[in-house]
Amino acid sequence: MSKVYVLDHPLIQHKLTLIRDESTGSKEFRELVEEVAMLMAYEVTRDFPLEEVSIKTPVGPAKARVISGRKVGIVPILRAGLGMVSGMLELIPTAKVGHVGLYRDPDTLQPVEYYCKLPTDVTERDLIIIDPMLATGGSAAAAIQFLKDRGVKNIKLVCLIAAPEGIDNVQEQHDDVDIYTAAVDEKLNEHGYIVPGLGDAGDRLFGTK
Ligand SMILES: O=P(O)(O)OC[C@H]1O[C@H](OP(=O)(O)OP(=O)(O)O)[C@H](O)[C@@H]1O
Ligand SMILES: O=c1cc[nH]c(=O)[nH]1
Ligand SMILES: [Mg+2]
Repeated sequence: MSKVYVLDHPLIQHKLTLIRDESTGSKEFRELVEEVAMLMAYEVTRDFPLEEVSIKTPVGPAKARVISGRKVGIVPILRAGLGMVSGMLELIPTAKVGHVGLYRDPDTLQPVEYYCKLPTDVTERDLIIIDPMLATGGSAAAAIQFLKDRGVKNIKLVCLIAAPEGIDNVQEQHDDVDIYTAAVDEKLNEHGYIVPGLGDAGDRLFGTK
């Protein structure tokens, strides 16, 4: 069974509260999502292996550690996942970025695919899928399947807020994918929105609506 990591660092929780607040406008919302994504990147990379190298400090030779040849891909689910890309890249600057376009049909709540562009060496990379909202889990599960169909093996899912229903759905379909989230909320409402959540992440990021 995959693991669910709830990242309860005070900075993440404080910023998430500001993100949730309905009085937070698009500019501040975007900045905060970027900042939280950067803080989450710190936690998501915690299991990256280190290797020892020889360097010279101004004082003399030293054995020191560096991250060991890890190739990473960051895959935002369009649109809202875009808001987390720059924060992730701040801490993992050598990562390549792939894009998967999915929107959730408002009536059926089923994910509809409309775009895909991945790095050519995607199968050699550990992928981090990012999307602020894990609601029914349909979009995330579809994106994971999409990447597995292309031969990707090692995938993590990072979101800001998860509903219990979404976690269960992803774990049922993909029990090899660990989930990192800043919060697990109470439930979904009748429109498939996370309660209390933050509203529509894409609309709040991009000022649509
Ligand atoms: O877990 P699910 O029930 O699939 O819902 C979550 C999805 O819904 C939102 O995207 P949306 O469809 O609103 O597209 P957008 O990012 O373009 O606004 C969100 O960013 C997720 O991708
Ligand atoms: O609460 C939700 C659910 C899906 N998508 C969002 O943007 N917000
Ligand atoms: Mg949306």
